[in-house]
Amino acid sequence: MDDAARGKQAAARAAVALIDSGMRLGLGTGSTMAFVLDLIAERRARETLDVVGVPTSERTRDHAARLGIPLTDLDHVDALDLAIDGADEVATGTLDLIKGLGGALLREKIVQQAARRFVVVADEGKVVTRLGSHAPLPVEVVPFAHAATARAIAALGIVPRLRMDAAAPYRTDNGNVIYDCHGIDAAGAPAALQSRLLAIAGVVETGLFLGVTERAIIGRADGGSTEMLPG
Ligand SMILES: O=C(CO)[C@H](O)[C@H](O)COP(=O)(O)O
Repeated sequence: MDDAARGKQAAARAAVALIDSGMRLGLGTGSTMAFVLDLIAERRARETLDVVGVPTSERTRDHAARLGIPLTDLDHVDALDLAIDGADEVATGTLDLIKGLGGALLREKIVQQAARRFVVVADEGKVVTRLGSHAPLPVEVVPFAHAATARAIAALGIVPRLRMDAAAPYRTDNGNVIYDCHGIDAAGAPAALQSRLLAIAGVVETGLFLGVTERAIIGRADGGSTEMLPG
């Protein structure tokens, strides 16, 4: 296991300790969340941990189902007690996020919005002082006329690149495409960029998660973790 993976596992361990029996959980997507799922299953094998999860992707649904974690969806529960998810960038101070390099940003945001508490798990390499420093911003776009939508995105002064899967455009679980947008660190305040992107008709959602993180658990390669609170 490399340093980043050890950090992810450490963050996952601390997050899973926040789970109480009876909780309805949002289950994010990605390699850090894979550790969370494994550790939930480990706890369920050792103790009574009566939880039900809403997965944010088909990938997470498959993994959780293989582990025997009970699952439901937001048509069957009205609110979630706690959602746990990874991130591609975590901004110090605000704990604003870029998410979606794993392609699940739309369902992740729907699940986050249904949750009373939203906790982020990440390794140290994800912490930045300015969003967009390392990662592009994924923007989910409807397939119809997506090149025209990309031109409207580019007019905001950022550089959208269509995400590919071999020779074809990558498709999300919702059948949409993703434009990974570069240069957002120079495009002004994230909240203003979010509003301008969402005002474009073909844009479904962006990977900006602003002002929603209760805490970020940052795992270190030495197996420990640090909790960051907003402010
Ligand atoms: O937003 C995501 C998926 O859409 C993931 O949470 C994000 O990409 C982090 O993934 P990982 O834990 O593999 O670094």
